[in-house]
This record gives sequence, C-alpha cells and structure tokens, in this order.
Amino acid sequence: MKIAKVIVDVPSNSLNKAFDYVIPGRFSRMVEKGMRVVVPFGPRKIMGFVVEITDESEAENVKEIIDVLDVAPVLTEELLELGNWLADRTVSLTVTALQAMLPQVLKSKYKKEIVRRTEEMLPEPWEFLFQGRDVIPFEEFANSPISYHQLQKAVHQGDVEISYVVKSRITKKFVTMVRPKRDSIYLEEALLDLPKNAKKQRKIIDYFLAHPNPVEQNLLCRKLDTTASTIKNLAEKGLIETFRKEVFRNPFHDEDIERTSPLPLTDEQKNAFASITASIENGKHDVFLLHGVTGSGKTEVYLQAIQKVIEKGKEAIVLVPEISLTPQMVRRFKSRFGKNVAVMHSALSAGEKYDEWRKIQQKKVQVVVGARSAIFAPFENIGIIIIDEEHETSYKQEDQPRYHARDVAIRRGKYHQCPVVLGSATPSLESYARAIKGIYHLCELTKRTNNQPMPQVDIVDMRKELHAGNRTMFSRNLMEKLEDRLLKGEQSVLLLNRRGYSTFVMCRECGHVNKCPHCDIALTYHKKSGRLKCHYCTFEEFVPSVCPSCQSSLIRFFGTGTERVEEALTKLIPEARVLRMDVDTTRKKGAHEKILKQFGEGKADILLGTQMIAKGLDFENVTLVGVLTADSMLHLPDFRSSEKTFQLLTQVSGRAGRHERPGEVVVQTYTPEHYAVQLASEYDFAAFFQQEMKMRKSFQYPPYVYLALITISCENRAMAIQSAQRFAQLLLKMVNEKTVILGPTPSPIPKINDKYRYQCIVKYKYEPKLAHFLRKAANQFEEIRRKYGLQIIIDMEPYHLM
Ligand SMILES: Nc1ncnc2c1ncn2[C@@H]1O[C@H](COP(=O)(O)OP(=O)(O)OP(=O)(O)O)[C@@H](O)[C@H]1O
Ligand SMILES: [Zn+2]
Ligand SMILES: [Zn+2]
Repeated sequence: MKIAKVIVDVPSNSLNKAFDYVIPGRFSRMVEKGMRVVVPFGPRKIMGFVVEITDESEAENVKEIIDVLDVAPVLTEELLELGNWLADRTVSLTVTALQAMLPQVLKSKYKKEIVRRTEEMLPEPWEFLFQGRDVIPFEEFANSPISYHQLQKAVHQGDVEISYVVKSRITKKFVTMVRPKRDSIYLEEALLDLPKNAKKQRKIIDYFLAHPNPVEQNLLCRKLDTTASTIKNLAEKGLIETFRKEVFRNPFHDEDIERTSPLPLTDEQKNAFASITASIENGKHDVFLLHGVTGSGKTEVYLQAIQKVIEKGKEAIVLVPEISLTPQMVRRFKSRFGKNVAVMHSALSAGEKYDEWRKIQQKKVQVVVGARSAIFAPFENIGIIIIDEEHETSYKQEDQPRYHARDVAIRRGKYHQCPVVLGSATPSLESYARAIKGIYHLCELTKRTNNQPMPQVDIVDMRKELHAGNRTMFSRNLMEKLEDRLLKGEQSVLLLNRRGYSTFVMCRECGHVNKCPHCDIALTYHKKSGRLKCHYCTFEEFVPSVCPSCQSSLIRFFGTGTERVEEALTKLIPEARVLRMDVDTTRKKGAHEKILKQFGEGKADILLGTQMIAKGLDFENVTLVGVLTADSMLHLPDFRSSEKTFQLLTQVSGRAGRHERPGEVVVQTYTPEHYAVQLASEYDFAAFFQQEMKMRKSFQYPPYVYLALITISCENRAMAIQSAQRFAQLLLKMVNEKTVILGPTPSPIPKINDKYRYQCIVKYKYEPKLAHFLRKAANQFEEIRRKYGLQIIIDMEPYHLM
C-alpha cells in the first residue's frame, strides 16, 4: 500500500503538518511528490500538496485520496524543501509557503455546497430550498430564511452536509489548426477531381501543396480569404484535417522586437563581468554586489552574464521591481534572448501568468524576468540569479509568507551552486555593509557608459521662494529650466513624491483634521466624488461644510496631488504638453505602457508622475529632472526615511542626460541642509553610507541589529492589550539577555477596521531560534483567537513599522 504525506490547505497552526492518505489503486501510477491532490478532511474535501510517498503509515483510519489535480509535479523537490525553510523562517504555515510559489490559477479555490444526506422528508424550509435537487450552492442557503443555527442542527442530525469542492481554475488557450491529411501526390490528384467552380477549395489545396506545415485556421482564412465552412468541406472529403493546439498567450507582441548583440564592455564592466563569469564557470555560489551609478551599464553586464549561463545549458532568474518592469526593460531582455524569455508581472492576466509559468516548467525558456515571486521559478538547473535595484522594498512581501526575495535568492543560489548578483546605484545599507565586510563581493561601476558626468543638481530652498513672494509650487529656477527645454524641444520629467502625503482636510481656525472613526488616520479627499475616504477601510463621508470641532467654515484642503500640479503647470506654461502618470492614470491595463510610449515618441514635453517614473526609464531626449518636494519622505516615522530619500533622489536624477546631451536636476525642498538631500545631489553614496551608519549605530537600528515586529489586534481592546503584554512576557523568557523587546505600544495606526492594534518590536543581534520562539508563543493564543478573533501578525525584518 502506498501512502502519500499531504500538506493540506487549512488555515490552522495546530494542523500545520503533513497528513497521511492512501493512494488508491487507480491513482497508483499517477501520484508523485509535488503534485496537488484533493483529500477528505473531516466533512470537507480540500486541496493539498503531496510532499512525500512512503510504504506505511502510523496513523489510524487513513483515508483515501479523492482526486489528483496534476499530471506532472507543480513543485520540484527543491521547492518543496524551500517551502519548509520559508515557512520556518517567516513563521507561516507550510501550505501558505508552498502556495506562494505557484501562479494564481493553481491555488485552490473552493465552491462551498450543501449536500442532502437523507432520502427522508426534511423540514419544510429545507425541502423548499432543495426543490428536488441533491446539492445546492452555499449562496442559495445564505440567501434563504434558514438560520445558521438550523443548519448546524441539520448537519448534526445527519440531514445535510457542507462540502467544499475544489474548483480547478486552470485555463488553457487553444486554437484550431489545419493540416493536409494526405501526401502531395494524392492532393494533386484530388485537385483534378474537384469541380471547376470550387475555387476556394482549390486555393486551399494549392496552399498546402506549397506549404505542407500545419497552419492556424484563422490565419489561413485571412490569407486565402476563405471561411471555416470551406475548410470543413475539404475535411469531410478527407483531404485536410483540423485539430486543436494549445497555445501560450503572447501579451508582449514581441514578434517585431529587433535582436541586439552584446556591446563591447567598458573596462569597469569587464572587471565585474570577469568576476561573475569565474563564478559561473566554476559552479560556485558567490554573492556579488554590483554597485554602479545610474547609466553605468549594469543591465549590459547582466545580459552578458546570462548569455554565458545559457551557453552552459543552464537557466537564469532576473528579478526587477514591479514598477520598473516596463516594456522598455522587458524589451531589452527579449531583444537579446528572443523567445527564450518568460516574463512574469502583476499586469498580466491570471491566464497569461500561467502560460509564462508553464514555459518555465516545461523548459521552453531558459530566462525568466519578473517581479518578486519570479524567484520561485521552477527551474531545475539555475546558473545565475540577478536582483536588479536590490534596495527596493518591494522585494519584501507584505503578506504571508513575509519573505524577502533576496534571502530566497541566496538560498536557491546555494542549492544550485551558482552566483547571485545584487545590482543597484544605491545599495541597501544591509547589503553594502556585507560587501564591505567581505561577505559579498563588491564590484563598482563608477562611470556612465557615455562618459558624461552625472547630471548637475541644484538644490532650491523653497522657504526662500515663499519669502520672495513665489507662492506656486514651482521655484523660479525650475520654471526657467522648464521653459528653456521647451524652447530647445527637449523633454523634462517632474517627480511629485506623494508617499507620506495625502490630500487631507484641515480646519484653518482650530487645526481639526477629519479622521476615520474606525482607523484613526486622516481621511483622504477625493475630488471626483467630493468625498472623504479612508484608505484602510471602506469608510467615506461628504466633506463637512463647517468644522465639526469649532463650527468655523474655514475648511481647507492640504497636500498636493499630481492632478493639481498638472492644473497649476498648464496654467503657468500653457504651451507645454503634459503627460501625467500616477495610480489614477495607470489603473487600466496597458495604460502605463501607453503613456511611456507616447512620451518616448516625443508626444509630450513634460512627464509628471509619482515614484513610478523614478526608475528604469531611459529616454534620449530627457535633459531635465525636477523634484517638486524632496521632503515628503523625509518626515515619515520610519528609521529608513533618510535612506529612502537618498535612493529616490539618486534614482530620479539618473533619468536625465543618459545619452548625448548632458542633464540637469532641480530638487526643491524645505530642508536643504539635510544630509540625505545634500549627499544625493553630490552622488556621494560612500559618504551617505558612513553618515547613515553612524545614525543607525547610535539608535541601534538595522543593520546593527535585526528586528521582528509582532502586531496583535482585536476588536476587544482589553483583550488586545492583555494578549500583547502576555506575548511579550512569554517571549522574554525564551530569548537571551541581550535581546530587547520594545512595547507593547499602540501601533502607529492604532485602529484599523474597528480592531485595536498593539505592537512589540524585538531587537536582537543573535537569536537563531527566534522564529521558533515566536511560533511557540503565538500558539498559546489559539483559544483567544477562536473566541475573540484575536490576530497575531509576525513580521521578521519588517520594512514598515505600522
Ligand atoms: N559597454 C557599453 N558600451 C556602450 N553603451 C553601453 C554599454 N553598456 C551599456 N550601454 C548603454 O548605456 C545605457 C545605460 O546602460 P544601462 O541601462 O545598462 O545602465 P544601468 O546601470 O542598468 O542604468 P540604471 O541603473 O540607471 O537603470 C544604455 O543605453 C545601454 O545600452
Ligand atoms: Zn475647527
Ligand atoms: Zn477606516
């Protein structure tokens, strides 16, 4: 008897282990490790992953597998093992970790149903509900007058049963193909037998005599100006036949991408390339930090290293941040490696993502370029892993499992004995510190490939502008330069950093700010609806006409949105053609691409946008970059705010002067003396690193220590506080004496969705079993969780202390 050990999809800490199931005879040859199966679990049918197959089981009453969902494993041995590691490290459920590695369509979806269990007459309302059927969708019950209590009773008496049907969401796309059924001699004869007036049928036979390969039916119809029914006629005569073929969707329209060849490398590039290649050749796991100024040709180094890997018959994973996964970036990889590239990012539909994933699984490609989750690409012979813009916080997943792609990359790099390359113009302090210590190999690219100097940065003190009587959001310096570019026919990029900003409503008389009654954060004004909305829950209200606190009618909107900047800009320079790129204008699929394409084609003079324009853009005609408010990020309650400001200013400055003409940058700020602003304007990463490390040391922040954030939330406030206190006490007993536990304190957002939130922060230098301790402590609260809906969120090395 064969037994499968299955990790089941139930969201419970106490069930976070593999369960035994018998593999029934009819499935005996089908079930393999890494496949998804459907198994009975209590009264339910649920999805699970087979993680092991053995010959015996110690459990009693072992049930049988009901169904097998895959024909080939969806998770490799390596990924199964990685899932365990990931779950341990992030304190999450194994099943959650395994699901994180798969495309959306392969994640289970259940249909909840109510099944009739007895032939006997049921109470009236039930009979009315079933209306002669044996199974009804759960929603029908929910909309009926039968109460939940009655349902419980009926289940208890064995009258009905609740079942969960796993719905497989796999959608494959098929096309109809046509091919000749007989050889050409036969076809030629048949041609003679066809009636004279069967012109269309003749055309088709002629076509296949010239091109005997299968062709897509639609294409054939278009080419020969014929129809499906003509094809059907010929098929009935036995001359040709149609068949269905599975196709991969091609959302990139990449048939027309021109191929590029490797560029001769600069000396600096050569050095970096040589070190990385040595590691590839020797099959050695090294981590490289490729620190190169913007425009120094990091991407070219990646491309040539990947070329080496492909030549060795191995595979490459390239991670780029979601927002820089622009068509420009994708194009650079496709134009070098053609169809050998799969692309994975969130703008693709679920079906498209699944297709790209299968190209990897079926070994149809050797390169994947994608956002964070592409790190789980099911390659089995990886030769290099590259993380571009390694400092980007989007590499950390903010949801279970809360992993960092960099850690996963290094883990996989060790397994495959291949190099991991971290690239950035502004490395994270964590990575740079490791490079300086010699844990990573540091490769530096200090010059731009065009040998142009870095763009000159002017810092403008906006306080002085105000004193000089300029009340607009554009300094005189910036206006002059914008107008100058307009005259010369050159382009400008304007960054409005909205992170930390919102359009909120404040009373000028008493300073009252309208806040969400459920979440305790300022409501955001939405111009279109004229309403105030909460960004954490669904609460919204009309803008009050008088202040709720002092009855004054002097209510004002604060903060600046891109829309208002655009309005102001077009008033000041009416002749400028402005393109706006922010969450509002890019919501539609493909909108992002369209705006960039328009800008690239010179259809606008100014591109105005949020963070999403700061990265990866490479436009020949851009010679001016303006930053409207450098400060907005500087004053966030976050120990990384200086680092983030430095990174953003450096990145956006790097968009100017990337080609022949030199670039200029204007940075507007209310705190021109701040070291992050100053040093970014001098492109002095090393000095910034020194200064910032001093701060981190004196306040004991990463990378000098590690952090773990525990957030405990509950509708019952007392229960939340008590639990947080108890959690801290439990933990304190387990950790070593050097480890510090801060809190519990109310979270920076003390209430979300009517749940009170408290947090503890663990600061530690060496605590190898911390994840285990945290899980152990959290497990003590299972009962309170069930009774009061208490929630405990554990975030190892968090990016947001919210
Ligand atoms: N060896 C080379 N010779 C000539 N041109 C090069 C070379 N390497 C790269 N380039 C070109 O220089 C420009 C900048 O290179 P690339 O985009 O690779 O830099 P990067 O460091 O990745 O930039 P960023 O970090 O700013 O996105 C590109 O237009 C690229 O085609
Ligand atoms: Zn007021
Ligand atoms: Zn709210």
